[in-house]
Amino acid sequence: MSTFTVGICQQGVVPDKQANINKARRMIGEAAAGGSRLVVLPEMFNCPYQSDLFARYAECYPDGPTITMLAECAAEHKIILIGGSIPERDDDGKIYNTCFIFDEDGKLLARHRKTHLFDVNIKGGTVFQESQTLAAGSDVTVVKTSLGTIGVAICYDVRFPELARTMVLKGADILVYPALFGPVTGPAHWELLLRSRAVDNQAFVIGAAPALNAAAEYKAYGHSAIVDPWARIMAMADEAETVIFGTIDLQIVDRVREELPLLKHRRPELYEG
Ligand SMILES: NC(=O)CCC(=O)C(=O)O
Repeated sequence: MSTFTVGICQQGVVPDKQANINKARRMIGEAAAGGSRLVVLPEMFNCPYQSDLFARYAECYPDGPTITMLAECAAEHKIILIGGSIPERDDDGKIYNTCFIFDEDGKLLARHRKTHLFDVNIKGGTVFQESQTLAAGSDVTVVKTSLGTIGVAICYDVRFPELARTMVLKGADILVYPALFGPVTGPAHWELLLRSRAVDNQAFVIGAAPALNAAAEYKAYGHSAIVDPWARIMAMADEAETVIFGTIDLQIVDRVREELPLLKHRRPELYEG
């Protein structure tokens, strides 16, 4: 299908895990009721973004109330569901920041484990060390769906143009980033990064963020957005809880790539190393 509606659930996240799951279920329903065939949740939508909490909120596929809810919602609403991210515990005990992706029958299509961990110390601003408690994934995630080919990466992954380009060279026409920028880098870089990945790759870019919870230790910037392959912002939230919608028309990808064929003009022999 080349034209369809996407819905982003900009959900507020609270310390009560079950309340987060219930909220996600309601907002997915709202997105589906608004006509969305593709629905996207934010990064860490079942857990406050705090290193000391990830282990406590983690689930091990296929068990766990969050993963079960995602599969049920995808099947109930007949949608492709990009399930934001949650802390995922692997059999070896490592915890990943993982996005589970379900098809319209509630079958797992793929999972993306965040590949670049957010370890930063911005003076007077944001300090975070994901690697204290999380392990990094090592796969590029590109998934063929009934709606088109979608590349999925998580938040800080958006800062790596190489990853986006790799997803596009593997066939992605839509890049989806569940994310959680904060009040320092959000205003400075969030929109710029989403639009940059769109113009670099002539792809739709979807950034799904949580709503601001003023009581949270790490405060979300919000501003979920849908950007088209010409880097135009089609929809953008503010910081409040909401569902935003946009139309994805994959013919725009084809048209922009034909008119301005930069992917064909690449000189990879110059870029190695
Ligand atoms: N959760 C994250 O990866 C945060 C990334 C971020 O805020 C950034 O500026 O990059």
